Amino acid sequence: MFCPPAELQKKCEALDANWRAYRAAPRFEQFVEFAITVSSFAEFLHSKGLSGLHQIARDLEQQALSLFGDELSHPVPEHVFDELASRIAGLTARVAGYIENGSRPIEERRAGSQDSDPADDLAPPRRVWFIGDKSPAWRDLITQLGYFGVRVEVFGWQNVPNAQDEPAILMLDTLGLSATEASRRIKMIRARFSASNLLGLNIEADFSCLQAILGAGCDFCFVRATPQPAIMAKIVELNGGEEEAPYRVLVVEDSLTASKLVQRTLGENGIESLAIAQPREVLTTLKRYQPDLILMDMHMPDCTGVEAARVIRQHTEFLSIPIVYLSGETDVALQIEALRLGGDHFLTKPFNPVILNAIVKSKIERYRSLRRSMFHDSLTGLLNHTSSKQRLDTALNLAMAEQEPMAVAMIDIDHFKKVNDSYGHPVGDQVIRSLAWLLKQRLRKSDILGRYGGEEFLVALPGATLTQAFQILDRIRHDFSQIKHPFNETWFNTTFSSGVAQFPLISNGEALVKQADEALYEAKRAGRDRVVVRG
Ligand SMILES: Nc1nc2c(ncn2[C@@H]2O[C@H](COP(=O)(O)OP(=O)(O)OP(=O)(O)O)[C@@H](O)[C@H]2O)c(=O)[nH]1
Repeated sequence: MFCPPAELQKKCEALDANWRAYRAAPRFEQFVEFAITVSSFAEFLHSKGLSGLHQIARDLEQQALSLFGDELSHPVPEHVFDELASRIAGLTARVAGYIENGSRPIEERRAGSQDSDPADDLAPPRRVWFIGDKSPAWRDLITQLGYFGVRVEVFGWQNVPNAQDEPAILMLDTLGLSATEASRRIKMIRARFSASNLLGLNIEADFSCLQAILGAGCDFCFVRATPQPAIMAKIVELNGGEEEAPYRVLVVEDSLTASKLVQRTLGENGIESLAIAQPREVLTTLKRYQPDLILMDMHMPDCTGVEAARVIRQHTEFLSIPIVYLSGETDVALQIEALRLGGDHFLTKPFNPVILNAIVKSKIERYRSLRRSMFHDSLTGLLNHTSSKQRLDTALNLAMAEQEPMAVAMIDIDHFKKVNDSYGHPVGDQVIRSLAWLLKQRLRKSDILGRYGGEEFLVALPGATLTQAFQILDRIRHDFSQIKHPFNETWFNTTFSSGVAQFPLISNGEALVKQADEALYEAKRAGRDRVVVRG
C-alpha cells in the first residue's frame, strides 16, 4: 500500500482548492464539491493505511456532512467558516509534515515482493514499536513476532523517538495508567505519528474507558487479559498489508447524463464503474465485469429496474450481489415493493453524492466479507479447499497459455495428532495458524496458498521450476522448525513435510495435486521434516 508523496500532495491540494472555491463563492453546489473532495480524501488516506491523517480527515468529513444542508444553508455562518478553515489548515500542515519527514508508508513489504523472482528473498521485516513500562509478558510476544518477519523495538513512554521513520504499528501499553492519563499520552502520540496504527494494550474493558482511548486516537484496543494469539493475529494481519482490488459498480441507467454523474461521483472515491443503458445487456455484463454492486435506475424505456432485478435474481451466482435503486420516485409504497422484489436500498434523485458513496461502500464491504467467508478458511484466512482447487486450475490455464512452468506443493504438519494430544486442540489450531502466517509472509501475492485440509496446505508457485520451488519450500521448512510454540511456561517445536510436482511435466490440476501428494508421502516415509520433489 505504497502512497506516492506526489499523489498525497495532489489530493491535499485538490481539497484546499475546493475549499478556496467555496470561500470565494459560498454556494451550496460549491459546498457539495468541497464535501465530495473531503470524503474522497478521507477514503484515500484510509486506503493507504495513513491512520492518523485519516482520523483528522474523517472528523473534517463529519463536520462537512453536518453542514451539508441545502441552497438556503449557505453560506455557513462566519464562525463556522473559521472553524472549517482551521481544521483544513491543521490537516494540510500534518500532510505537509508527513511528506517532508519522508516517512515510509506503513505497508510497503508486499508491494516490493509482488513481481520478484520466485527464489528471491522476500519481504523486508516490518517494524512495530512497543511503548510502555517494559513488561516481561512482551518477551514471548516479541520472539513470536520475529518468526513472522515483524521486527519489534521497545521504548519507555518518556523516550519515544521522533516520527522521522514511522513504524507500521505502535503498541501502547497502558498498564498502571489511569484512563485519563492513558488518553492524554495516546493523544500526544497520535499528534506525532501521522501514519502508524495505534493499538492500545491492557485497556480497561469498561465502556467509558474504551470510549476515551478510542477518542484519543487509538485505532484498536486490546482489553486486559487478551490472549497473546489474538494480539499476534492482529499485528500479523496489519503487517500483511494486503491491498484490496478496487470496488466495482455496474450502473444500469438509460440517461447518459445521469450515468456520467454517478460514475464521476464513484470515481472521486476510487470506485471503478461501468455503465450500460440497456437493461437486457445486464446478465452478460455481470458475467464479464464481475461487479460488487449494481446501481439500477428505476424507470427505463423497455424495462423497470424492479423487472431487471428480478431477472438478475433468477441466477444463483447473482443472488447476493447488492442492488441499489436510483430513482426520482418518492412513493414509499413503491420503494418498499422494489426492495421486496430483490433490491437492497433505494436512493432518490437528485442524490447526495457523499451519501451515495457511503451506501455503495458499506454494501460492498458486507458483500465482500460474505464472499470472503465463502471462499476462505475461517481459522487461517487462507483460501479454502474448493477455492484453492479453482485457483489452481485458473493458474494452470494461464501457465499453459504463457508456456511458463508452475510448481505445486502439498504441505502437511508432522505428527500433528501428537501436538493436539499433548497440548490441546486450541494450541494445535495456533500451530496451524503459525504455518499459515509464515507461508503468507514468505510467498508472493501471485502465488496460490490454501488450507487444503486440517493440517494440510496447498501451494502453487507460478513461474517456479522444481529447483526454485525446492529452495523456497525448504527454507520455509527450516524456519518453521525453528519456531518455538509457547505452551504454559515452556515451548515446543514442530516440523512439516512437503511434496512438490511441476507443470509442464504434468499438465492437469488434479494429477499435479496427486503427484505432489505422493511426493509428500514419500517425504513422510523417509522420516518427515523434508521436501521431496517429483521430477
Ligand atoms: N487442532 C486441530 N487439529 C486438527 C484440525 N484438523 C485436523 N486436525 C487433527 O490433525 C491430526 C492429523 O493427524 P494424522 O493425519 O493422523 O497425521 P499426523 O499425526 O499429523 O501424522 P503424519 O501426518 O503422519 O506426520 C488429527 O488428529 C486431526 O484431528 C484443526 O483444524 N485443528
